[in-house]
Amino acid sequence: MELSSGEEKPEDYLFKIVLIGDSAVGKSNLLARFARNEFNPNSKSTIGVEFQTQKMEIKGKEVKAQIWDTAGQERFRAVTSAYYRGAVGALVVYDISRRQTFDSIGRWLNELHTHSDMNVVTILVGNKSDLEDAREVSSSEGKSVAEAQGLFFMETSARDSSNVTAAFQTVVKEIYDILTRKVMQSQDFKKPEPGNGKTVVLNPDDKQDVGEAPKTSGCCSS
Ligand SMILES: Nc1nc2c(ncn2[C@@H]2O[C@H](COP(=O)(O)OP(=O)(O)OP(=O)(O)O)[C@@H](O)[C@H]2O)c(=O)[nH]1
Repeated sequence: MELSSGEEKPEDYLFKIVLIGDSAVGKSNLLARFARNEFNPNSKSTIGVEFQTQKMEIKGKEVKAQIWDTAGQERFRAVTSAYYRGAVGALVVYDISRRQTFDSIGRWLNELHTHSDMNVVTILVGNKSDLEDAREVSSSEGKSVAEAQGLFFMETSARDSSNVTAAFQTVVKEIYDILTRKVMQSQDFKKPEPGNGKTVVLNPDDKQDVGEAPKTSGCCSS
């Protein structure tokens, strides 16, 4: 694939990112807060799969995050392999006020790594940080599990918006950095020819390596 100024937009990337974690940890509300700046205090369990596409600007380039959400509870979930297919990022969410949701993290990471690339960019998210009085998992516990597993870490609140955008941005920025590093490494610069100085030859497989998702948006059911 040859790219030169004005031909194609190499900055127009779409990254599939999955939300995982036990039921009622706040996955759907994190997505609603991030994509629509909404919060639903009475939200019901997700049935099947939902996804939203959100444009973001990373280092001056337009990047689209396609964020997938499914139920934490087995019986409401979508087909697991399809949910993870092509994912390049993941938010593994627990609820800081319910320790059992923190204890499930290992299981969610196993599932993620069984169904997607080991290199999927992952952030551990301790949600409901507004419930400080009911806290059952300390920040330092969250941080040390994340460090041990090589994950990013952040505590968020979908209710008061704290760190929600930052958590998604951390993942998208890291994916973008990996992608651009890979492209730079595999760049094969043509010998400068008169009038051809700006042309760069890219390996067409590079974008697929990091798992481009289909360029669609909307909602689907299981
Ligand atoms: N206090 C507080 N409540 C939250 C927060 N995020 C979500 N909730 C509440 O937690 C409950 C579950 O939220 P959901 O977003 O539906 O959780 P989920 O992880 O998508 O649940 P499943 O679809 O069953 O997997 C709802 O009552 C939300 O209002 C938060 O940051 N703080």
